Amino acid sequence: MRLPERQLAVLEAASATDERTIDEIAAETGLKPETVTGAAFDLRDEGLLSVVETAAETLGLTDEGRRYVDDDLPETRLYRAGLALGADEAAVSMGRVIGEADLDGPEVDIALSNFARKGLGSIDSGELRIAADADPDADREAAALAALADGDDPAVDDAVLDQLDSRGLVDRGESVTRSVTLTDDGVDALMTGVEATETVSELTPELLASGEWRDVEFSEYNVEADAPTAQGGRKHVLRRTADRVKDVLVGMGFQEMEGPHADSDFWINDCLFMPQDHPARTHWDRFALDVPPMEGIPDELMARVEAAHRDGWGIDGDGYHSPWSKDFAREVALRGHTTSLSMRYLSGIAGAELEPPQRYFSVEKVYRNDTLDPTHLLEFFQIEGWVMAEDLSVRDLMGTFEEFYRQFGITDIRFKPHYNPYTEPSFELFGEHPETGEEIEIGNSGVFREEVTGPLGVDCDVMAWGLALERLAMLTTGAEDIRDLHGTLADIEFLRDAEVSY
Ligand SMILES: N[C@@H](Cc1ccccc1)C(=O)O
Repeated sequence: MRLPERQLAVLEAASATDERTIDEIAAETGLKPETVTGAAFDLRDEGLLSVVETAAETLGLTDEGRRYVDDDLPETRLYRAGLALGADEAAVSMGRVIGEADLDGPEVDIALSNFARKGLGSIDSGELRIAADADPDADREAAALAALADGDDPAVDDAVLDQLDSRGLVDRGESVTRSVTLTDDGVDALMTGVEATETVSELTPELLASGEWRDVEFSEYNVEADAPTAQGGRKHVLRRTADRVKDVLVGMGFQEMEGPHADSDFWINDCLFMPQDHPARTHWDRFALDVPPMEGIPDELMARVEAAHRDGWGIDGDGYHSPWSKDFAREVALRGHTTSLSMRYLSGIAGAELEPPQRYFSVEKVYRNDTLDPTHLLEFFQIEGWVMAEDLSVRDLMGTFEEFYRQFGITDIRFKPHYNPYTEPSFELFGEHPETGEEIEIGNSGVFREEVTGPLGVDCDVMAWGLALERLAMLTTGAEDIRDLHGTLADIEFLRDAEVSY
């Protein structure tokens, strides 16, 4: 009988009487465990070996769990700090105990909830007392963590392990151990003598060039063999969603716009008929930059925009009759929306084609002084776009969005009438979150007013929008918190596995 070299090595290392694990055979033969597994399965298929698999639970510490082995659990630190400040005698203010325990950020909440759960003491009206009979040295969670850190069996019941698991301090997994024994046929084969054939596992340029590939024996692929998971680098899910959005819009006939992140108020707001005393233009909402004013805004355009603000546009127009200054228009800030790019392109200064029909888009970052929460970040990506054509209607706007979102599997978007100083009519867009069922706002849109298009020199209709890329990604990935998508809270497993709809 002839067998490939590695199969022969495994066969010779196996025993008819004792079960040998893959790792033992790997150590004996000097082959990699995954190679041994592959060979063992091949030998099993040939009836020469039998393979038994036993599954076992594995338990390891997470980074956080390991930290608490070195530094004590946060609740224990809270307890010890309380003790040091005499909270076993009289209540001590929480602020002092937390300071003494040197807890900060999320550790404070972790300490408080577990302190109460474990009966280490009580908290009342901002004051902490520790329980006379509490003994953190007998803490079973801490003991289990320490045992795991030493590679020992934690020897605790499931309830404690469940608790550690729900606190994210241990990782539970499953491992499969495979052991092999020789079958009678395997023993017979060895007794009769097995010859090794040389097999080739990889087709090389040399084999091809020399023609040797015709004569060699190739080893077979074994897709069942266990192998370590290889985690390659990959593009971030948000970047991949942005790329997908660009593909979709290019497919719909749009061209891409580009322009400065730090721009003058003129392009960010004045062109959009946003009065200079609008609340969104105060320092509360805007990230102003301490840099020289922007040069190069065409004088005539500046004059037309100022006229629209002061007196309105067209025969029936009326302006704001509120203060307007060129100096403010030239001030530079981080753009709060990419509609600044639409203004630059529609004005002609960016060199865009302006003979209708035209379609332009960008997928770029914007900056807002918002409060961080599950649906808001201080910087996020906007999917900006506009279509210039004669006689556009609301149906065109809605149809464009339906078509766009359909490419992402979203077929139930909803529209709500809205107000923007620069569009009339205006619509907000909503989509339903796949996990929570909540309606979340995904965009804002409308048809630019004459006060916007007139001064820019555009005399046909322009419909436009700003959609939130992160919100789209929340709908397609099911992420419930925008901060789960990127930043420190984003889960590495999620980032490895999240798929972008195509
Ligand atoms: N600039 C708007 C989006 C928008 C763009 C163009 C027209 C209408 C709305 C926003 O940031 O919310």
